Amino acid sequence: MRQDFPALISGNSKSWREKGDLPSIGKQQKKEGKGVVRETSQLSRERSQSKPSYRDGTVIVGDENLTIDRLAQAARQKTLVALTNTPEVLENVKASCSYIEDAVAQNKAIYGVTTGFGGMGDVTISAKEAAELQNNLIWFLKSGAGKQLPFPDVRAAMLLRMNSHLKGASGIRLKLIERMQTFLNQGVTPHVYEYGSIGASGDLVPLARITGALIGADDSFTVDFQGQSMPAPEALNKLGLEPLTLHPKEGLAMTNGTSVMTAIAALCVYDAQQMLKLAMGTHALFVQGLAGTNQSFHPFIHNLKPHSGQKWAATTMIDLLKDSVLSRDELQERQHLEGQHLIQDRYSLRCLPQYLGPIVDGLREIGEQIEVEMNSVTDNPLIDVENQANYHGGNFLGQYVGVGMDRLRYYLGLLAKHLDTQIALLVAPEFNNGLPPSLVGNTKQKVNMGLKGLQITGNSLMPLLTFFGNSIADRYPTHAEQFNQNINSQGFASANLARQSIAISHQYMAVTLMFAVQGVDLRTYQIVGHYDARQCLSPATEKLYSAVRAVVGKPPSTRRPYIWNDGEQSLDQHIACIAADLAEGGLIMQAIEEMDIALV
Ligand SMILES: N[C@@H](Cc1cccc(F)c1)C(=O)O
Repeated sequence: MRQDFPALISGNSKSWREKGDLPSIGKQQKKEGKGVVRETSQLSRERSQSKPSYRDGTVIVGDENLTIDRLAQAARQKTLVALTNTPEVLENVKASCSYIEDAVAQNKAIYGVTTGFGGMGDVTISAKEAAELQNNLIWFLKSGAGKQLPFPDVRAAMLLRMNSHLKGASGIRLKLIERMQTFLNQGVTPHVYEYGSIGASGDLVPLARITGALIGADDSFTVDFQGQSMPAPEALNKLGLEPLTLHPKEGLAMTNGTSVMTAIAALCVYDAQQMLKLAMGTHALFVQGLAGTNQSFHPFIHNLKPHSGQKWAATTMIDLLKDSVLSRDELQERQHLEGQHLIQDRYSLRCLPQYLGPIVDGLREIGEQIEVEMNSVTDNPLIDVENQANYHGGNFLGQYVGVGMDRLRYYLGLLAKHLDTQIALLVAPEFNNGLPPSLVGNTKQKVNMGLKGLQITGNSLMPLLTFFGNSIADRYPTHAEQFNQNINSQGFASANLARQSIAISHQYMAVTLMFAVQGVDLRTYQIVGHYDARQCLSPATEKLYSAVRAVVGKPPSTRRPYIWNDGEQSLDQHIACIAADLAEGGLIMQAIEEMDIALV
């Protein structure tokens, strides 16, 4: 996989995803809420004098809370990353290292610094052995399995590890934190296995892989260097960096944490939020394809059951359907009963806000929890520099990630189940308010079967998504390393499953969008006598419709719907094009952004 990286300190962080549209400070404020609003006042003045500016899109680590959006930018779009230069932050990091140095010199008992690890925490380690203990850690944890994690996940993990260490409670040198920054900015990504973490003592095994690469422990630690695989020591040499040996506590500080699972989870939350918006846009196309009503989304109804997700879904649908010629505008109470359809729609349309509400609220809650995890210190023991103390605990247990990703996958399954019901209505003349069976385009040709195969493909994907909704955080307690880790979160596995679920969802959404586009074309013909749905769709959904048409390379036409005869296109190729566009945030996701569907 070849990835292009900006030259170091070039200030040019544009990428294929940003398309030159870096967030202005105004946009940043809107997205990141209260914490960043401070930017406008005194803080921004200070920053413009002494700190790298947000204006060039650089992600500054160590000052404010990192958001999921910013993490996704840095991980996927290779936005430059800079360390804060706030003196107190940097001094705390140094002070935590001094604390460890003094403790080792005084033979003070601190877990994992002057003792063995985990279940061997009763073994005393002398000052002379303290550094060896850390470097050895990287070796006994070098035990992952399977394929490699995607590079954006590893990049996000390094950024989160930096963020955790900059809280100054870990006893790790700035030099190592800066090395992660260099790796990120230079497009050097350690190879990390997809299996090997139980999410208990954090992601020990995956983080050991990152650590070994950062210090150039050995040629068996490998990296991707801007698209080229090579041993880590060779990469360091190319960067003009020396191999390092770890100081006391540093191996533990690097490996004992939730950063990898949280990174994967954060990117999944980002994608799931996008998926939710896309599902809303697709449902709005379905309502129009089925000639549904907007009356069921009336605020009167939802104010009487005012769950925030439900209310949001209802008002969003009203906005998305505004000025459509295809759906029935019945907000003013009147009903258009022309003997063609039921007086009220079937549940998948009528109860849409009630069904989606818990998913909307649930995804929001997961996002909030993942952002807390992203901005936490997740190693052990933790150093309280101010009071010159250290505490033994377990912030590395990734239960919020494990449970959160279980829920996220469950919600993706629920989203798919709902979309599938709309497809089922659309293809059946008994339920589709007058459209041809299986949405056949050219009905004059008898040997023309329409979207049957496409529906079967959709039906093969949807159950997978609901299956992926099964939980893993509740499986098998594990008894790792002499029962020290006798409870675990499975957060890493849960996040990895969520990533797979997102990938299947992209395929499934591709199928769904193809149905939606064909449905509105055929409805347009039924209402106005031609097939160019752009003239009849609500302005909001016209954007989504046109983007799909552009991605499959079939511009709208008055003469023919999207699919006319069976043999004129390869549906598998259309699925692949749309799914790829969704995965890389291409035209369709840009259309969704333009539709301005703001999540609650
Ligand atoms: N640090 C973990 C346990 C641990 C860390 C690093 C390696 C290892 F085998 C075990 C704890 O606090 O109990």
